[in-house]
Amino acid sequence: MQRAATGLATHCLALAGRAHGLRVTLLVGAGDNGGDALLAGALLARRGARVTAVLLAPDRAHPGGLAALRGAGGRLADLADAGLDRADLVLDGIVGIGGRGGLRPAAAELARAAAAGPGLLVAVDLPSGVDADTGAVDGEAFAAQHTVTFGTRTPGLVVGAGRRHTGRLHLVDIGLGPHLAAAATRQLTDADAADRIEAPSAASDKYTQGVVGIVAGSATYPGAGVLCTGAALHTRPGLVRYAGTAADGVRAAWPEAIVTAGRPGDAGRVQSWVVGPGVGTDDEARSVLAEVLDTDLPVVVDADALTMLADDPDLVRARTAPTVLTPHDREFARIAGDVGPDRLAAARRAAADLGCTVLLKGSATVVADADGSAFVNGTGTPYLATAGTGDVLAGVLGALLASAAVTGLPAVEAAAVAAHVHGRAGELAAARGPLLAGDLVRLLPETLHRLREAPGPHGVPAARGPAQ
Ligand SMILES: NC(=O)C1=CN([C@@H]2O[C@H](COP(=O)(O)OP(=O)(O)OC[C@H]3O[C@@H](n4cnc5c(N)ncnc54)[C@H](O)[C@@H]3O)[C@@H](O)[C@H]2O)[C@@H](O)CC1
Ligand SMILES: [K+]
Repeated sequence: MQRAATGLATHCLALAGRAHGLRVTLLVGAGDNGGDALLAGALLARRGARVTAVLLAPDRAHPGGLAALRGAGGRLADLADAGLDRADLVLDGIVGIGGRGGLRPAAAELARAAAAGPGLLVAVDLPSGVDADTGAVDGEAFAAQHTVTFGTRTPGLVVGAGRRHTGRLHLVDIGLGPHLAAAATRQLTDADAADRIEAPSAASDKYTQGVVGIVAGSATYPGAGVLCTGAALHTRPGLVRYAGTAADGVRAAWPEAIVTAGRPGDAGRVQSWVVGPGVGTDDEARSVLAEVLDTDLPVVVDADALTMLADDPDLVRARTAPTVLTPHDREFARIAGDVGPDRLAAARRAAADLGCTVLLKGSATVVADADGSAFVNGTGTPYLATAGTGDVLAGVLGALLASAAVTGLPAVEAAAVAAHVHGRAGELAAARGPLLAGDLVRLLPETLHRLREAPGPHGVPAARGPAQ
């Protein structure tokens, strides 16, 4: 706890720029979250800050934290006298990962009063009122500008409504170590992603890296076919096949691809399929979707294919090979009902019901498998909300699934890696301003290179680290 409080106080000093004369108000609940706020407040008081604490439950406030604050010259006050109308900094220690349900009335009143004042709003570990596991907010929550969290990025900080209440996230290492790996919901690091993308070796040929087949775009709208095929080529350039009515456009854009204007069955041997972006929903498209889902190969079902699937979800339930659905919220609703506030639970529910992997797109994409294992994506930028970026994600994922057929990587991990890579490519493209989907395609090789150079758990680039 002392380590958490020291890290918290250090971040507060950095954010405020000074301690001397700083007016700090602590909002203190009855648990250890309040204890962290009190201990950090004591450290700030020792550096010359004027610290006032409001206790939600005076008899149950953390005794050690209380003694430390008193010893450092901090004072206690009730809400009316807490100085929220002139505080420079407010620390939200109302409730952390031990919170259950929406904020109780007295706690909600504190959060509201803090938001109405001028102070910088800093949440301790987790904005109070946000569900740590799901990011759901039932009623009110502390609207943090910064959150200083301990040990691990709790899913609630990066997904759903929780993401909007978290502000800028700062991580304090408190030496939890394996805690993260053991969590049911994981978030990949760059090194984790790089570990799961096998680079070609001297023994590789164009077939052994995984061959992906793309069914995307149409004669009138070839763009989706061009983007999806380009993304697959730039992720795993071993061999990419294309089958569909955008054949001319795809051939012109990517002479490296093997292209047929025929049906998937005419494309030649592949190890995974991507079906859906820009294919439309007419009878021909429906029959192509049925043909692809009838294979015993991994399939990414995206965009128009999701709309068609909503009419006959049994097409996926009947499959034994991995299937990954990549809906945004409206596509998800057509297949599995409203997403609702708990995005992870929604993705898990749909995955279990359909016996597949669900990659639910959003500002924080979540990926869930039928067995309940799940990932929250930690990369990306709002600039990714633009036409064609979904086609790129589908192409990256198809390519990774094809290589997974060779490496044995589970589909749920391939999907999590694809989301991570896609987000990093978006960040790279957006570094120079608004991005186009085609920028992502061009930047994929540089993105993959940077992931391989990222420090792994042993401090060396992941690609050169010891085998996991
Ligand atoms: N678990 C760990 O490894 C560590 C925990 N630490 C801190 O400990 C916190 C967790 O502490 P606790 O387990 O004591 O739990 P919390 O302090 O998060 O919450 C429990 C208290 O909040 C009240 N409460 C619960 N739901 C509420 C609601 N909806 N509205 C208002 N009040 C509510 C409960 O009555 C209880 O008194 C973490 O968030 C973090 O700040 C850190 O000190 C570092 C290490
Ligand atoms: K909190």
